[in-house]
Amino acid sequence: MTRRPRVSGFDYVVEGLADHGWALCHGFLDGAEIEALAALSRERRATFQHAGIGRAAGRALDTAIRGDDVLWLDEGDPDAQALLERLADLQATLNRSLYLGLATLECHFAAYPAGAFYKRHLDQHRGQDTRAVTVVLYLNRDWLPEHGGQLRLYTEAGPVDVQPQGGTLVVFLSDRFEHEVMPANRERLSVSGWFRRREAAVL
Ligand SMILES: O=C(O)CCC(=O)C(=O)O
Ligand SMILES: [Fe+2]
Repeated sequence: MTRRPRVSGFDYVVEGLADHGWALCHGFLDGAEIEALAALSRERRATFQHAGIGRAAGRALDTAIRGDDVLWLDEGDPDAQALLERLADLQATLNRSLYLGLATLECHFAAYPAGAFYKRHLDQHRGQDTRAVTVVLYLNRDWLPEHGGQLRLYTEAGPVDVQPQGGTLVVFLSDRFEHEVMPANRERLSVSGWFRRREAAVL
């Protein structure tokens, strides 16, 4: 039996991705770091834009599919360095352990007002983009099941509900799992990110 090389802190993520394509990491950042990110998200909340699903879709249609507001993060953002460094560690680990060839990261804050949801979807439009791995980090402290807002991941073994509890990171292969965000009865804060492979060369 061959053993995978030991990886720092992300063993479960590597194993989960290798074995079934998705994984959870509790305590991806420590409590103080999560609080600081939640505070940053709230501080910038007024500059979030309603998330669109495509250029042709009007706002009413958008809201019937997804109701979150987003703010893209700049990789040089000095206030998000703890997050970005930890994600860079994860990227390096996945490349080293699973040869995923992840080249870039794009990520945004998301805020789902009470009642908002995101209908079942796939993050990668098959064959059309290079999103390889989705990551979502939750920022609400003290999230309870009765608040709703679960991420429902449609796995081969059936749906799995992830509680959007502050500090939890969910990681999954972008082209493999449809998923949806269930409505919550309180504001739900997160950071969503996508690791991309390099664009395929145009032949
Ligand atoms: O916030 C989540 O749990 C998932 C968000 C999502 O599916 C997305 O932004 O594509
Ligand atoms: Fe998604």
